[in-house]
Amino acid sequence: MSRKFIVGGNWKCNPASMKEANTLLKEWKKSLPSVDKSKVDVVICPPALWMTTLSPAIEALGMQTCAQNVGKNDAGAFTGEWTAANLLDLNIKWTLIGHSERRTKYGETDADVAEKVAKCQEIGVNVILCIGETLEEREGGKTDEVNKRQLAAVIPKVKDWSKIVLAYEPVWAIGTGKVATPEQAEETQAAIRAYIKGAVSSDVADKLQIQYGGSVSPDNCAELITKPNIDGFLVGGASLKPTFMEIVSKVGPSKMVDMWPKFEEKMKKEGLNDTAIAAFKYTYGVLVSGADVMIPESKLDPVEKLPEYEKLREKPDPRLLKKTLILKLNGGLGTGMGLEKAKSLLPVTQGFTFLDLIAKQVASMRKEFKTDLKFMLMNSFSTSQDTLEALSKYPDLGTGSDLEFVQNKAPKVTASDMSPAEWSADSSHEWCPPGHGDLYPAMLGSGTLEKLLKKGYRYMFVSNSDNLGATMDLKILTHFVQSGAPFMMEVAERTDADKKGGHLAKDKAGGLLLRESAQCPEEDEKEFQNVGKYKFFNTNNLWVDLAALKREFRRNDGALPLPVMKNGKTVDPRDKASTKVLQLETAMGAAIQCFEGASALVIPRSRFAPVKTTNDLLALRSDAYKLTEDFTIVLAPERDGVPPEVKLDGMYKFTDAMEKLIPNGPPSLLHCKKLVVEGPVTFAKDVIIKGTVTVKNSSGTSKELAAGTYEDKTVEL
Ligand SMILES: O=C(CO)COP(=O)(O)O
Repeated sequence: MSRKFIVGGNWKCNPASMKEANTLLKEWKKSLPSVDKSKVDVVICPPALWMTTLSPAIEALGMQTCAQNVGKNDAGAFTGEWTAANLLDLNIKWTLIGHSERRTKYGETDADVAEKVAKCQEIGVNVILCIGETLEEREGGKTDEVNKRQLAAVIPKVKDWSKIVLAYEPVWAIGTGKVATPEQAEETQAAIRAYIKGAVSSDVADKLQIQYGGSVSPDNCAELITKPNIDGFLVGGASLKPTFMEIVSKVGPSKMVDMWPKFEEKMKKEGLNDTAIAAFKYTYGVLVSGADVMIPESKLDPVEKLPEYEKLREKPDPRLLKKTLILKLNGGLGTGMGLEKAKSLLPVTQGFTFLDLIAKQVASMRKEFKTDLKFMLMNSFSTSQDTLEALSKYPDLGTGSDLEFVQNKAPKVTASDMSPAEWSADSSHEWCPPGHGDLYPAMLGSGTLEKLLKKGYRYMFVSNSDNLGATMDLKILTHFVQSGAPFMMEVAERTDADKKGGHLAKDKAGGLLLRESAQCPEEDEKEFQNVGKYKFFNTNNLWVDLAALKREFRRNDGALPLPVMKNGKTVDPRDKASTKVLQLETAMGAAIQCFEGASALVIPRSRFAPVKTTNDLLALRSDAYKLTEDFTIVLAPERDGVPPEVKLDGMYKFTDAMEKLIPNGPPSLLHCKKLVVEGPVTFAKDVIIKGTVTVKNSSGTSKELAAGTYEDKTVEL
């Protein structure tokens, strides 16, 4: 249900003069000439004496005037009061009722509040009803009880719920600068909505706008507004500043209201399930809220120490294997390496493709552990068919929905207006993969999670299909299970070569999280790349407790709140003149921040041998790596855990071009630190590279690097 946002500015007994109030309104006009009323309602509550004088200027901004209070009486001998009818008579259509300052400083009771609401209902004045608990009540665990009590007094008086807005304002957050966290506000407001659902009706609960109030500012509002049960704000101190308009504009362009129904319809028409829709709704909501996706240095602490693989002391427990699933992510196409099919169909070494090696690894693990280890793949629409065909020669691996589930697809978003992208020339271009963070909703939505849990599977080891170092390791599995962690990430130590990639860190509460380069503000880039400070990176080898995953889904209304990355592209990737779109993605490793008590383990580099480019592929095919008996690819012992760095000329980006570079097989890289190739070159048989070597040919026609040993030099051909 999409509700229109509503922002209130409660000036209280401020500013000191009407002149200042007028100046403030003029400042606002400079930054936002007019609020778009179709997207957001903005109500301003000046001191009562000024309401009528200021009203025209307020309305000229596309806002409405709201009283801060109203009497419970009709006209008569009530010195100092005014009636709901007086408000309407002056064309003031709104009033606050029950603000905590009225309750605590002027002794207003729940019964007074209820009577005032009744009067407004009778006359037809819109009410922003304020509720909320004190610090003492929160600390005593009474938050929900207090809110329910305050609401219960009013509910019988309400006949027309379309004239009621709630403002949840925790008293301890008002004017203190101590804002409720988005999670705290969301949890309480979800409980308020649930209560209304039970006490009134689902329909009323669905439509009721609930504002959050208490130290809202331009800095914290974007994150708060991403929460599904926060429909706007009641702002005090920050509404007395010119920057109040930043709050209005961060909330204002309610694309959720305008556009979401179109996305929902499109996804339903495409046959996507509710979980996929909920996941995309979350990511789209983050996009249009303008929430700050940056993680500045000030919000982080480095992770100093972590358990290390070599020091694990738990006694490996083979019984756990029966409850464990090995899952390989296999949704990627090899387009980046010039392949039009699943990347895992690329021959890696000795004629084996990734998939061959994976199948053989599983067979060898089953033999080693004498158990029928459960294995599955997450495919995408583009890889499913090819993969299943290629794996049909390994029938023991499983078939159909026992072997795979398929990743969802997400609509591309038109960059200019946030609408669903359209491309009638080829509608398949209107969709994109939602990133491997889709693992979780795809597992849930396909029914796989439930099926696995029912069959008694509890633990999952996930890795990318292009990482041939990621095999089932009983020592790690036992450590993970005995630690009781709901989620564990295998991390490796960052070297200089990894400094541009993301890193593990801790938030100020001590929870683990990942920071990717796109999430690092420019001024913190130096610290981001400081591998001595941020020592670990995510290998995407993850361990997940499936029962905890199910719990997390339930706690978050069916969509894990993962950080959202947006990639700017064109709708037809090959046509750079086609419509500009945004593709929204989440990453599976980022889920570490969703699980309380998640942990990480430092693993040796041997468990991390991904092939992302032809540079990696050339290194992997060389003698710097060995294919073990159990079909794992490991670095040769001479390498001391450090892979060689290969940097080929851009002309070797695709595998077929790379084959032409090494017609006689790869050079020996056993003792190579770094190999750079510039220009068209072929390697003769028996070339040995040691240390750092650059091979250059600027002639334009291919030249051969003759057999021999090359050590720490630049060779000009
Ligand atoms: O009381 C409030 C709005 O009604 C909140 O005040 P602050 O935003 O100053 O905390």
